[in-house]
Amino acid sequence: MDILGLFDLPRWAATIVFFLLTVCLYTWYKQSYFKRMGIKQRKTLFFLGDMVDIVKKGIGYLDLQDYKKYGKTFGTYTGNRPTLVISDPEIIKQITVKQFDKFTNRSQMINLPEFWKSAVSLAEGHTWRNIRHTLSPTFTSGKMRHMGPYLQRCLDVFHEVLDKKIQECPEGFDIDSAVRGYTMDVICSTGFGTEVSAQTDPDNPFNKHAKAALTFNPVSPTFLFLVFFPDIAGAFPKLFPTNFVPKDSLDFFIDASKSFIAERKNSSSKHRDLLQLMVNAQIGEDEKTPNETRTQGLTDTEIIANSIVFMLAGFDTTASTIAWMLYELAMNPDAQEKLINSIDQEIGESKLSYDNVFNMRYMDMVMSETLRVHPIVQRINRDASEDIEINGLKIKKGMDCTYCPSILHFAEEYWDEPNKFDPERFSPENKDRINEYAYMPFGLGPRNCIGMRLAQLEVKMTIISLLQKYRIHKTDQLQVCTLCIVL
Ligand code: HEM
Repeated sequence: MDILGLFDLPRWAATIVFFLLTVCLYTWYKQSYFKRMGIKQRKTLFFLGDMVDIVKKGIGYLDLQDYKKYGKTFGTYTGNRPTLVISDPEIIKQITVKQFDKFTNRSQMINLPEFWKSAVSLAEGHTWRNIRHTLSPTFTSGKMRHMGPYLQRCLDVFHEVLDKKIQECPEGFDIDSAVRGYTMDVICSTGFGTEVSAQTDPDNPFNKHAKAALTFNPVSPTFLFLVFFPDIAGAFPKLFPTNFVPKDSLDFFIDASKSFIAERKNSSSKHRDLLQLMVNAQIGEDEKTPNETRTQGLTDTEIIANSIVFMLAGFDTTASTIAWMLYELAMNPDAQEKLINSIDQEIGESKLSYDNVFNMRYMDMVMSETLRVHPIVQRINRDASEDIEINGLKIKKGMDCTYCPSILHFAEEYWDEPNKFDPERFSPENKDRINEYAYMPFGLGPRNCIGMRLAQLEVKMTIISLLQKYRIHKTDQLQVCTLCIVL
């Protein structure tokens, strides 16, 4: 092929050159989006965006560094997909609370298969409102009061598991895997009234499949296509569906949920858990009216999708929080001693209950500070449903608006000595000084964490019960690894 009379290229080579030029132009155009909007943007690798830096440095570290460099608002790209990172509490308040009707949905980087759109964490618009409205009563303080005995049963087994480990390895052991088995038992027991023995069986399929489901593969071809060519993938969602849970793990959880539901329908005992609430709200798939008018009721698919989401969301988050709190108590013996003293004074040998656990002020301070320095979810996002301007910031329809606990929990503007673990920040005298839109371990506004109360009860009850019997020490083999959760 003759190119402008300058040189001759074989047709196949010309096609490749043309394709590469088009990809470069497309990338250049996509990755200059924020520049065109007059917003500072992170320096990223051409085509790859910030993907390499995220893998190398960790998303939390990267976001905090760029906040220091670029200020409260900057843009970044995952591949060619833009994300607007917002760290101004006033704008975050508008997005999460005041103008929530324009930011109801989470922005999805992947093309969700239909099944997942029935899960509360991933559902959109009216479907989300209906599901959230139906499920919320599970987590009222009244319902939580009934969870104590279920939790206590799991805790008794947890103590047995720990006693055995202490006997086998008196010089120290990795507590992380024991905690994960324990939190899986807790969510299956409190949510579904089912004992799955995840703590006592090291090869338990619930743990194995939950781990597989939560391990995201960033180099899967469909995901890469989605981030590099978001416009093409977005225009043909059925051609590029992303199953973020491997098929065998998804099948396992679908079968487990179906058997929980069938068992419950045949049971004559009275239950007040999440599963019962969903079963009571069940409607037939054919009764599913258009989303706009439905305000109650869950179809079979919705019950199954939500059962799976609760198992996954309720297990890793609480396990990580317990593990981080044990770490901080080992690293801060004064805080551990103070917590032990307040447990002795306020609870002593009494049975643990929702009321005595939630009334423990110092426990609450330690948990709040642990989640400040170790926010489990590092990025939280909302999708703009229309063009909008907030405090001078122009946001385009469809923009992924992200706010980051990993930035705001460490910003010197809002916290003195942010790297120091100091539960006193959350004391009744100091608490009023905290900017409520600069602290968000459970997210903010109507779409915050639905399981927050259960998580608080579980984590506090576990730590109190452990400190009633054990002391936590750091060993020479201590290994700390961080995980990254983005919602
Ligand atoms: C310490 C433990 C936990 C932490 C730190 C945590 C954190 C979060 C965060 C940051 C969000 C996003 C909120 C937002 O977008 O504003 C979230 C959402 C959610 N969490 Fe949790 N979570 C925890 C435990 C749990 C538990 C135990 C459950 C279930 C029993 C749960 C179920 C959910 C669900 C279903 C959503 C999505 C809510 C919606 O979209 O309406 N979480 N969580």
